[in-house]
Amino acid sequence: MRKVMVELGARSYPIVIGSGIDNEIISFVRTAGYSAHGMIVTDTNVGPLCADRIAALFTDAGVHTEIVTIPAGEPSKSLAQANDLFTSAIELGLDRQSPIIALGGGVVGDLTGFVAATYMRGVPFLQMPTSLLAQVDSSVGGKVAVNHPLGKNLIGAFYQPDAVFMDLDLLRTLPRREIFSGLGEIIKYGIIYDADFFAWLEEHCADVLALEPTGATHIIARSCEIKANVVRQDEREGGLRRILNFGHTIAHAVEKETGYVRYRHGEAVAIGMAGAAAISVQMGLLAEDDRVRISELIRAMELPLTAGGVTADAMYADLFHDKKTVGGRIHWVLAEGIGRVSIHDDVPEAVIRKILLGLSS
Ligand SMILES: O=C(O)C(=O)C[C@@H](O)[C@H](O)[C@H](O)COP(=O)(O)O
Ligand SMILES: [Zn+2]
Repeated sequence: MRKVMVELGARSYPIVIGSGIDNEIISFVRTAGYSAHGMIVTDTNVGPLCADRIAALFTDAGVHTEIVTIPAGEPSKSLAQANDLFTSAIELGLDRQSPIIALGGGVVGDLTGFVAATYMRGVPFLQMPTSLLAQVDSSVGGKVAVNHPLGKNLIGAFYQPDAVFMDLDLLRTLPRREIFSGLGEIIKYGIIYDADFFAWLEEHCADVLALEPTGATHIIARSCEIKANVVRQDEREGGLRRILNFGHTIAHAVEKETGYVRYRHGEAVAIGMAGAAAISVQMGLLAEDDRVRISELIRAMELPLTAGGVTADAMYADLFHDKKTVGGRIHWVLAEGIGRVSIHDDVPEAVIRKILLGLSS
C-alpha cells in the first residue's frame, strides 16, 4: 500500500493506493465524525461490480449509505443529473455531516464532487476512483464540475475531498478502454514535470499495458505525487496549476465537437498533447526529436493522435471558451522539452489553424 498526502493545511488529505485497503477505509470513516447516514453515487458500469461491498464497509464503520446509480458516460455530467442527486440527498435526509461518496470514474467523481460542494453549501466528500484516469487525475486536487452545452467543465468549484481511496483490485474488473484512457494523463505528467518518469514509461510500456501490479502502483503513485505537489503550491489555478492543463485546450474542443461520447477524456488529452507539442515546435520551443518521442509514446500506449469527426474551424471557435482564455487571448501550455512546460498567449492564429487541420481527420 502507498499513501500520498495532499498538503493543504487544515484541509490536507490522504490518497491511499493499494489492493485490499478495506481496513484503511473503515478506520478513516469511523474516526471522521460523520453523521450516521450518507450517499454513495456510482454508475451503471461500476455499481453492479462493487457498490454493495463498499456500502457494507461504511456500515461496518457506523455510517448507513444509500446507493444512487446514474447512467454511465459523459452526458451524465450535467446540471440536470446534479439536480436529480440533490433531490436524492434531500429525500434521504442527508445533513451537513453526511458524507457523499463518489464511486466510479471521472464523470462520477466530478459530478458527485459538484453536488457535495453545493448541497447545503458543502458536505463531506470522499473519492473512491475506479478508473485509471480518475485515480491519477480527476479524484485528486478538488476540481469538481459539470459540463455546459457550450463547453466542458464550465460550471464547477474547487472542493477538496476528505480522502481518496484507490482500490487497485477494482481496476482489473473494468473494460479495457475505461481503464487505459487514463494513460493520456499519465504521459502528461512526464511531459510537464518529470523527464525520468517519461523515460520510465517509454521503457516499461508493455508492463503498463499488461497492468502489472508493481508498475501500476508506481505510475499511479508517481502521478498522484506530481499532482499533489502542484496543487499544494497553487490550489486554485492562479499560476503553476495551469501546467496540469497541458493538452486540454484542444482536448476539450475535441470532446465538445464529438458530443462527449466518441473519445474518452484521456484519449482526447492524447490528441490535444500531440497538437500542443506540434505548436511548441512551430513556436521554436520544442525540438522535433522530442515531439516525435511524445507522439511515439502516445502511439505505443494505444492512444489516438488525430481526431475523427471534427473540423478545424469548429475546434478553433471552441478554443475561446477555454478557461485559460482571458480577454480573448488563448493561454497555451507549451512544451520546452520533456519535463518542462511554459505558458504562452502569443501563438499566431495561422499556426493554431495549421495544427488543428493536421489533427482533424
Ligand atoms: O487538476 C487540474 O488542474 C487539471 O487541469 C487536470 C485536468 O487533467 C482535468 O481534466 C481538469 O478537470 C481540467 O480542468 P479544466 O479547468 O480545464 O476544466
Ligand atoms: Zn484531464
